[in-house]
Amino acid sequence: GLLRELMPTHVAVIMDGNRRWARMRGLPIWSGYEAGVRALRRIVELCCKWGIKVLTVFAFSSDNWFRPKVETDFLMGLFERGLRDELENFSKAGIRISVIGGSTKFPKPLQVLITDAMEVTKNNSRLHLIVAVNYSGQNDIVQACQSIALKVKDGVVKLEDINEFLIERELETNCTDFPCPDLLIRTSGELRISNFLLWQLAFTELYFEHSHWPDFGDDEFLEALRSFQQRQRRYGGHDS
Ligand SMILES: CC(C)CCOP(=O)(O)OP(=O)(O)O
Ligand SMILES: [Mg+2]
Repeated sequence: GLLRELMPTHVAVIMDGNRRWARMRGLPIWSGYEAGVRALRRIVELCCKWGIKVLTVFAFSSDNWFRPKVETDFLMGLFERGLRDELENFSKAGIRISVIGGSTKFPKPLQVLITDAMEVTKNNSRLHLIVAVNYSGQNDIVQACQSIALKVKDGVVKLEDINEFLIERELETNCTDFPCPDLLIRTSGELRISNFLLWQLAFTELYFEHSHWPDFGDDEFLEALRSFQQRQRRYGGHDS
Protein backbone atom coordinates (compact mmCIF):
# COMPACT_ATOMS: atom_id res chain seq x y z
CA GLY A 1 0.00 0.00 0.00
CA LEU A 2 0.93 3.66 -0.22
CA LEU A 3 2.70 5.27 2.74
CA ARG A 4 1.66 8.82 3.52
CA GLU A 5 5.11 9.67 4.82
CA LEU A 6 6.66 8.64 1.48
CA MET A 7 4.35 10.84 -0.58
CA PRO A 8 6.05 13.25 -3.02
CA THR A 9 5.71 16.90 -1.94
CA HIS A 10 5.71 18.26 -5.51
CA VAL A 11 4.33 16.34 -8.53
CA ALA A 12 4.74 17.66 -12.10
CA VAL A 13 2.64 16.35 -15.01
CA ILE A 14 2.95 16.61 -18.79
CA MET A 15 -0.70 16.01 -19.74
CA ASP A 16 -0.07 14.56 -23.20
CA GLY A 17 -2.16 12.51 -25.63
CA ASN A 18 -5.49 14.35 -25.57
CA ARG A 19 -5.87 14.53 -29.37
CA ARG A 20 -4.81 10.90 -29.91
CA TRP A 21 -7.33 9.88 -27.24
CA ALA A 22 -10.09 11.63 -29.20
CA ARG A 23 -8.96 10.28 -32.59
CA MET A 24 -8.85 6.69 -31.26
CA ARG A 25 -12.53 7.06 -30.33
CA GLY A 26 -13.55 8.80 -33.54
CA LEU A 27 -14.28 11.92 -31.50
CA PRO A 28 -13.50 15.53 -32.45
CA ILE A 29 -10.21 16.99 -31.17
CA TRP A 30 -11.88 19.38 -28.73
CA SER A 31 -13.52 16.47 -26.88
CA GLY A 32 -9.99 15.21 -26.16
CA TYR A 33 -9.06 18.54 -24.64
CA GLU A 34 -12.29 18.58 -22.58
CA ALA A 35 -11.55 15.04 -21.36
CA GLY A 36 -8.10 16.34 -20.40
CA VAL A 37 -9.64 19.00 -18.19
CA ARG A 38 -11.71 16.32 -16.42
CA ALA A 39 -8.53 14.31 -15.84
CA LEU A 40 -6.88 17.41 -14.38
CA ARG A 41 -9.80 17.92 -11.95
CA ARG A 42 -9.38 14.27 -10.88
CA ILE A 43 -5.66 14.53 -10.16
CA VAL A 44 -6.15 17.82 -8.25
CA GLU A 45 -8.62 16.02 -5.96
CA LEU A 46 -6.22 13.10 -5.52
CA CYS A 47 -3.34 15.43 -4.64
CA CYS A 48 -5.54 17.04 -1.96
CA LYS A 49 -6.55 13.61 -0.67
CA TRP A 50 -2.93 12.36 -0.45
CA GLY A 51 -1.49 15.54 1.04
CA ILE A 52 0.67 16.43 -1.95
CA LYS A 53 1.59 20.12 -1.60
CA VAL A 54 2.42 21.25 -5.15
CA LEU A 55 1.10 20.06 -8.54
CA THR A 56 2.66 21.66 -11.61
CA VAL A 57 0.96 20.81 -14.92
CA PHE A 58 2.19 21.53 -18.45
CA ALA A 59 -1.03 22.80 -20.03
CA PHE A 60 0.30 24.58 -23.12
CA SER A 61 3.87 24.74 -24.43
CA SER A 62 5.33 27.63 -26.45
CA ASP A 63 5.34 25.42 -29.56
CA ASN A 64 1.63 24.64 -29.12
CA TRP A 65 1.01 28.03 -30.78
CA PHE A 66 1.86 26.36 -34.12
CA ARG A 67 -1.35 24.31 -33.93
CA PRO A 68 -4.30 25.32 -36.15
CA LYS A 69 -5.81 28.59 -34.89
CA VAL A 70 -9.17 26.86 -34.34
CA GLU A 71 -7.40 24.57 -31.84
CA THR A 72 -5.46 27.27 -29.99
CA ASP A 73 -8.61 29.43 -29.84
CA PHE A 74 -10.52 26.48 -28.40
CA LEU A 75 -7.78 25.89 -25.81
CA MET A 76 -7.80 29.56 -24.78
CA GLY A 77 -11.56 29.29 -24.30
CA LEU A 78 -11.14 26.09 -22.33
CA PHE A 79 -8.60 27.73 -20.00
CA GLU A 80 -10.93 30.65 -19.40
CA ARG A 81 -14.04 28.45 -18.84
CA GLY A 82 -12.16 26.02 -16.63
CA LEU A 83 -10.66 28.78 -14.49
CA ARG A 84 -14.00 30.60 -14.16
CA ASP A 85 -15.86 27.36 -13.28
CA GLU A 86 -13.27 26.18 -10.77
CA LEU A 87 -12.21 29.40 -9.03
CA GLU A 88 -14.89 29.21 -6.31
CA ASN A 89 -14.24 25.49 -5.70
CA PHE A 90 -10.51 26.12 -5.45
CA SER A 91 -11.02 28.80 -2.86
CA LYS A 92 -13.34 26.58 -0.80
CA ALA A 93 -10.94 23.62 -1.06
CA GLY A 94 -7.93 25.74 -0.05
CA ILE A 95 -6.27 25.42 -3.44
CA ARG A 96 -3.86 28.16 -4.52
CA ILE A 97 -3.42 28.63 -8.27
CA SER A 98 -0.39 30.14 -9.99
CA VAL A 99 0.20 30.46 -13.72
CA ILE A 100 3.78 30.42 -15.07
CA GLY A 101 4.93 31.07 -18.66
CA GLY A 102 4.21 33.96 -20.99
CA SER A 103 0.50 34.69 -20.90
CA THR A 104 0.88 38.05 -22.69
CA LYS A 105 -0.22 36.40 -25.99
CA PHE A 106 -3.45 35.23 -24.32
CA PRO A 107 -6.75 37.06 -24.87
CA LYS A 108 -6.99 40.06 -22.52
CA PRO A 109 -10.01 38.74 -20.55
CA LEU A 110 -8.09 35.51 -19.85
CA GLN A 111 -5.07 37.51 -18.67
CA VAL A 112 -7.28 39.49 -16.28
CA LEU A 113 -8.92 36.29 -15.00
CA ILE A 114 -5.49 34.70 -14.40
CA THR A 115 -4.31 37.73 -12.40
CA ASP A 116 -7.52 37.73 -10.35
CA ALA A 117 -7.40 33.97 -9.70
CA MET A 118 -3.79 34.20 -8.50
CA GLU A 119 -4.64 37.13 -6.22
CA VAL A 120 -7.84 35.59 -4.79
CA THR A 121 -6.18 32.23 -4.00
CA LYS A 122 -2.68 33.39 -2.99
CA ASN A 123 -3.17 32.63 0.74
CA ASN A 124 -4.60 29.15 0.20
CA SER A 125 -2.28 26.45 1.48
CA ARG A 126 -3.83 23.01 1.01
CA LEU A 127 -2.52 22.43 -2.55
CA HIS A 128 -0.60 24.81 -4.80
CA LEU A 129 -1.63 24.18 -8.43
CA ILE A 130 0.91 25.71 -10.82
CA VAL A 131 -0.32 25.79 -14.43
CA ALA A 132 2.45 26.20 -17.01
CA VAL A 133 0.97 27.88 -20.06
CA ASN A 134 3.13 28.98 -23.00
CA TYR A 135 6.00 27.95 -20.74
CA SER A 136 9.53 27.23 -21.93
CA GLY A 137 12.08 25.72 -19.54
CA GLN A 138 14.96 27.26 -21.49
CA ASN A 139 13.31 30.69 -21.51
CA ASP A 140 12.75 30.39 -17.76
CA ILE A 141 16.54 29.99 -17.27
CA VAL A 142 17.24 32.85 -19.71
CA GLN A 143 14.93 35.26 -17.85
CA ALA A 144 16.52 34.22 -14.54
CA CYS A 145 19.99 35.00 -15.97
CA GLN A 146 18.78 38.39 -17.26
CA SER A 147 17.33 39.24 -13.86
CA ILE A 148 20.56 38.27 -12.07
CA ALA A 149 22.74 40.14 -14.60
CA LEU A 150 20.66 43.26 -13.97
CA LYS A 151 21.11 42.90 -10.20
CA VAL A 152 24.88 42.45 -10.62
CA LYS A 153 24.95 45.53 -12.86
CA ASP A 154 22.99 47.49 -10.25
CA GLY A 155 25.33 46.28 -7.51
CA VAL A 156 22.44 44.45 -5.76
CA VAL A 157 24.16 41.09 -6.26
CA LYS A 158 27.89 40.31 -6.25
CA LEU A 159 29.34 37.77 -8.71
CA GLU A 160 30.39 35.48 -5.85
CA ASP A 161 26.76 35.51 -4.59
CA ILE A 162 25.59 33.66 -7.71
CA ASN A 163 24.86 30.04 -6.79
CA GLU A 164 22.12 27.44 -7.29
CA PHE A 165 19.92 28.91 -4.58
CA LEU A 166 20.03 32.39 -6.06
CA ILE A 167 19.23 31.07 -9.55
CA GLU A 168 16.39 28.93 -8.20
CA ARG A 169 14.86 32.03 -6.58
CA GLU A 170 14.80 33.77 -9.96
CA LEU A 171 13.00 30.95 -11.79
CA GLU A 172 9.28 31.24 -12.48
CA THR A 173 8.63 28.45 -9.96
CA ASN A 174 9.77 30.82 -7.19
CA CYS A 175 6.09 31.14 -6.31
CA THR A 176 6.40 27.99 -4.20
CA ASP A 177 8.68 26.86 -1.36
CA PHE A 178 9.00 23.53 -3.23
CA PRO A 179 10.16 24.57 -6.74
CA CYS A 180 11.66 21.17 -7.65
CA PRO A 181 9.28 18.29 -8.42
CA ASP A 182 9.93 14.94 -6.67
CA LEU A 183 8.04 13.10 -9.39
CA LEU A 184 7.38 13.93 -13.05
CA ILE A 185 4.62 12.02 -14.85
CA ARG A 186 4.33 12.11 -18.65
CA THR A 187 1.44 10.32 -20.38
CA SER A 188 0.90 8.96 -23.90
CA GLY A 189 4.17 7.09 -24.15
CA GLU A 190 6.39 9.99 -25.19
CA LEU A 191 9.83 9.79 -23.52
CA ARG A 192 10.94 13.41 -23.57
CA ILE A 193 10.81 16.58 -21.44
CA SER A 194 9.66 18.90 -24.31
CA ASN A 195 11.24 22.02 -22.79
CA PHE A 196 9.09 21.80 -19.66
CA LEU A 197 10.78 22.53 -16.30
CA LEU A 198 14.51 21.98 -16.85
CA TRP A 199 16.58 23.28 -13.94
CA GLN A 200 13.94 22.12 -11.50
CA LEU A 201 13.98 18.50 -12.74
CA ALA A 202 17.66 17.94 -11.76
CA PHE A 203 16.82 15.22 -9.20
CA THR A 204 13.23 14.41 -10.14
CA GLU A 205 12.05 10.80 -10.46
CA LEU A 206 10.69 10.34 -14.01
CA TYR A 207 7.60 8.21 -14.60
CA PHE A 208 6.32 7.48 -18.12
CA GLU A 209 2.77 6.21 -18.57
CA HIS A 210 1.71 4.69 -21.92
CA SER A 211 -1.97 5.64 -21.62
CA HIS A 212 -3.21 8.99 -22.86
CA TRP A 213 -3.89 11.82 -20.41
CA PRO A 214 -7.73 11.56 -20.44
CA ASP A 215 -7.38 7.90 -19.36
CA PHE A 216 -5.05 8.79 -16.48
CA GLY A 217 -7.33 8.19 -13.52
CA ASP A 218 -7.10 7.22 -9.86
CA ASP A 219 -5.60 3.78 -10.52
CA GLU A 220 -2.97 5.16 -12.90
CA PHE A 221 -2.01 7.92 -10.45
CA LEU A 222 -1.77 5.48 -7.54
CA GLU A 223 0.44 3.24 -9.70
CA ALA A 224 2.75 6.22 -10.37
CA LEU A 225 2.87 7.05 -6.64
CA ARG A 226 3.61 3.39 -5.81
CA SER A 227 6.47 3.39 -8.32
CA PHE A 228 7.80 6.60 -6.77
CA GLN A 229 7.70 5.12 -3.26
CA GLN A 230 9.66 2.06 -4.39
CA ARG A 231 12.56 4.10 -5.76
CA GLN A 232 15.70 4.87 -3.71
CA ARG A 233 16.43 8.53 -4.30
CA ARG A 234 20.23 9.08 -4.26
CA TYR A 235 20.60 12.80 -5.23
CA GLY A 236 24.00 11.73 -6.71
CA GLY A 237 25.02 10.44 -3.28
CA HIS A 238 26.00 6.97 -2.00
CA ASP A 239 26.74 4.58 -4.86
CA SER A 240 24.97 1.51 -3.43
C1 LIG B 1 -2.25 21.40 -24.80
C2 LIG B 1 -1.70 20.10 -24.30
C3 LIG B 1 -1.82 19.91 -22.81
C4 LIG B 1 -2.43 18.96 -24.99
C5 LIG B 1 -1.71 17.63 -24.80
O1 LIG B 1 -2.30 16.67 -25.67
P1 LIG B 1 -1.97 16.84 -27.19
O2 LIG B 1 -2.81 17.89 -27.77
O3 LIG B 1 -0.49 17.04 -27.36
O4 LIG B 1 -2.43 15.47 -27.83
P2 LIG B 1 -1.57 14.61 -28.81
O5 LIG B 1 -0.21 14.44 -28.19
O6 LIG B 1 -2.34 13.30 -28.90
O7 LIG B 1 -1.49 15.33 -30.12
MG1 LIG C 1 1.05 15.94 -27.57
